Amino acid sequence: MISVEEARARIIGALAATPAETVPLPAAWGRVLARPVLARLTQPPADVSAMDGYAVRAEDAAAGTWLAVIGAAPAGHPFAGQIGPGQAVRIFTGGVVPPGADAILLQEDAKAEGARVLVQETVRPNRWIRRRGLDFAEGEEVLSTGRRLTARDIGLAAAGNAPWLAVHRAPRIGILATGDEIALPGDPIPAGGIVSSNAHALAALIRAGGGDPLVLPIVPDDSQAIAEAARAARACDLLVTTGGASVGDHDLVQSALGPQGFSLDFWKIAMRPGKPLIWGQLGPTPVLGLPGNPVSALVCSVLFLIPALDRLSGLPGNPPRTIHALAGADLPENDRRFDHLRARLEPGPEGMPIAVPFPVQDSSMMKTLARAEALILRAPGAPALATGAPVEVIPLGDLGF
Ligand SMILES: Nc1nc2c(c(=O)[nH]1)N[C@H]1C(S)=C(S)[C@@H](COP(=O)(O)OP(=O)(O)OC[C@H]3O[C@@H](n4cnc5c(N)ncnc54)[C@H](O)[C@@H]3O)O[C@H]1N2
Ligand code: MOO
Repeated sequence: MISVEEARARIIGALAATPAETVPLPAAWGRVLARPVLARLTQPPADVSAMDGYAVRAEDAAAGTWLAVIGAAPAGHPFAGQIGPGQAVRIFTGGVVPPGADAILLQEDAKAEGARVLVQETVRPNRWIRRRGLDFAEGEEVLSTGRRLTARDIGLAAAGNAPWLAVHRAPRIGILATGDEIALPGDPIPAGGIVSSNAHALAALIRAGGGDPLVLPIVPDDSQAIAEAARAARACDLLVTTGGASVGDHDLVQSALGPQGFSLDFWKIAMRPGKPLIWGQLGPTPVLGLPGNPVSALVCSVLFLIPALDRLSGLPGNPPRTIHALAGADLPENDRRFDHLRARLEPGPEGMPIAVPFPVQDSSMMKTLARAEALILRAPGAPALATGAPVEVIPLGDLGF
């Protein structure tokens, strides 16, 4: 058995980012930039007003002074002339400040009368002017390679006049659920069987992680069938299997893929749940063999599949974020497997959450997994802890699935 850290390092080390493709802005959300975005213009393109009012010379605009209004400068329609002593130009938010003006008199601080305006509040120089290039300058790198694009980033790229972006292709992840006993939701269920929850949970998780899931038909515990299905998944960037990873007579993933050229990197991690995880390569396609127990499959996905997806998407593939919490129950000494206890989070003292583990941690229990808000981390050999002791937890809420 290898450690969780080593397993993750070996998985991440074997993966590379997908190639770049060029997509229109709306399609770029959530994708990782493959090339930097350089602003194609300066923003704002000129000194502009931040308010509706009058462009003035501050030295003329003391309270009680009348100024002559010689024109208007709405946004998109710059005033053609120049402001001289005692003059003002009507201006609106986003309008270009005419040459000669060095401040904006707020509309609320002025009284208009025909072609004149009375200054009612003394104006300070530079007030309410957004200088040219305040936001960014032409040629400036506004977004860097390796960034997962947010809605705000898309807005910034658009403001920089970039209609398309070069992003890494969404990783295509094949999902292959194996087992004689499993059926798709809604299909007839064999005697003693179970509905395949794994494939759908994994597809949702992959979607949330920026991947493109391809759910393959369920295959029975039959070497031939597993091998054929896996061959069909060779166009994927990663093939994820569930079930058949353990030591039973019907756990056939490794033996079925062997004749297809599967080379095993490692099998079995010192962790709970999820010990019998398989990692290897089927020709050009990396294969992550998740255990069949639904909780094991999902916990292994948090620890290994999400970082793998990140790596394929063009990110470093970091481990999941952890936060500090207080144990909400006494925890026994741990054995040599890194334990991940499903827990609820409750508000605790000074903003520190309390992580309350569910009393039963069986790896078949979907309901407690769905209700869990965190995984309490218990390192190999961790000593017993009393209620209230500090613990590290992985918050599940921010993983988006
Ligand atoms: N003698 C041993 N037995 C087991 C060991 C062991 O070390 N020695 N490991 C146990 C652990 S830990 C796990 S985890 C499981 C993993 O087993 P497999 O990956 O071989 O999974 P299966 O045996 O095919 O199935 C296990 C369990 O999960 C259900 N299952 C399978 N696929 C799905 C699916 N798509 N959706 C929902 N549920 C699924 C399946 O019906 C079984 O109940 O092995 C232990 N055994
Ligand atoms: O590790 Mo298995 O994943 O305990 O159920």
